[in-house]
Amino acid sequence: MEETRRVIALGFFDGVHRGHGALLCRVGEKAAELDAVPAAVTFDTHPENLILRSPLPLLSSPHDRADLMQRYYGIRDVIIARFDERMMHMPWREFITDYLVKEHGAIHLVAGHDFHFGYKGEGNPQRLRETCEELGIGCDIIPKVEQDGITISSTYIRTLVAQGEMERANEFLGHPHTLSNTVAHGKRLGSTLGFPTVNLSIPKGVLIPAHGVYACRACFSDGSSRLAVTNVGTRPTVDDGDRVNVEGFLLDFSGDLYGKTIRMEFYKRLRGERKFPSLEALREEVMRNAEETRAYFASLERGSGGS
Ligand SMILES: Cc1cc2nc3c(=O)[nH]c(=O)nc-3n(C[C@H](O)[C@H](O)[C@H](O)COP(=O)(O)O)c2cc1C
Ligand SMILES: Nc1ncnc2c1ncn2[C@@H]1O[C@H](COP(=O)(O)OP(=O)(O)OP(=O)(O)O)[C@@H](O)[C@H]1O
Repeated sequence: MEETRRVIALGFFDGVHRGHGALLCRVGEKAAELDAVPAAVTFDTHPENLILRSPLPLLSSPHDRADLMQRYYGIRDVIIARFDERMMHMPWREFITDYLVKEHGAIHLVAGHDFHFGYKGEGNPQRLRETCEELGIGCDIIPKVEQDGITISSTYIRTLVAQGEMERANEFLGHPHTLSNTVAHGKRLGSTLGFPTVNLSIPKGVLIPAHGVYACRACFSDGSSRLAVTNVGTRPTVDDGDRVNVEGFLLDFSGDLYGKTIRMEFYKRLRGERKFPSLEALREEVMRNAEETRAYFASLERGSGGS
């Protein structure tokens, strides 16, 4: 029997959008009230990936999902369950009684209006509520959160990110779309061209945003950050094959970041990726994009009263 008492949100939470946020805020309130640990259970593999056997590119890696839940909603324990054969075949009732209550010390559960769980998804909000009552633990079912008449969902936000509609995606997410990874070595051409870049590969299984150039913020693990202008794509000008890179030119920064972890926050797509007639033409365009990035963030600051 687990000793730690937890209030647990249930779901997959890809992208940690504002609908998920409604659940996670409730977890925070209840945990404070009950003096318990605010927690969430998510899975290492999207259930559809095992059931349909077709890979579904996700907004966030498991690491980014956990990080978003912690930073924006104060979730202390993000339990990343293995979605394996055992989990897939677990009857819905056992998921509550054995997995959540016995193994993870659940004293209160929070789920969304359409949450299905357990073998064949036979568990639903009503069954969850009734079982919690029987077990004497608390339960909240959160009604759906909408924006512009659209139910906020990871599926919808994935289509926005895939089309490069980053500002709209961020409105639905409630925070900037995020990719983080370790900085890898590039061809080292950037430094000679006058725009040194950090190269991040996209974690396996994570959705590639529409190819093109984005106004971004690059965040370091010590909490500091720099504006960045970032290309997502295959770099046709330098003929790099099919491999997709995420490559950011950090503004007002010098220093070595190889091997460090960076969180790239995407704000706005500035243009598509192009094949330039020369490296000089590419350099001039990148410099223009850097200025557009500064102007974009300056306008955001003015919009928020300069804070
Ligand atoms: C802001 C930005 C925009 C870029 N736009 C393009 C582009 O439109 N087409 C392209 O072929 N490469 C583009 N690149 C990639 C450059 O070709 C690449 O950064 C350069 O060759 C240096 O590569 P390295 O980091 O491997 O040294 C862009 C890079 C940055 C940082
Ligand atoms: N817009 C929303 N309003 C309220 N609750 C939500 C909303 N979207 C998801 N939830 C709840 O959050 C939890 C996690 O949901 P899930 O990870 O399936 O997200 P989703 O955005 O609905 O994903 P998908 O687009 O794949 O259906 C579930 O309990 C779900 O019911």
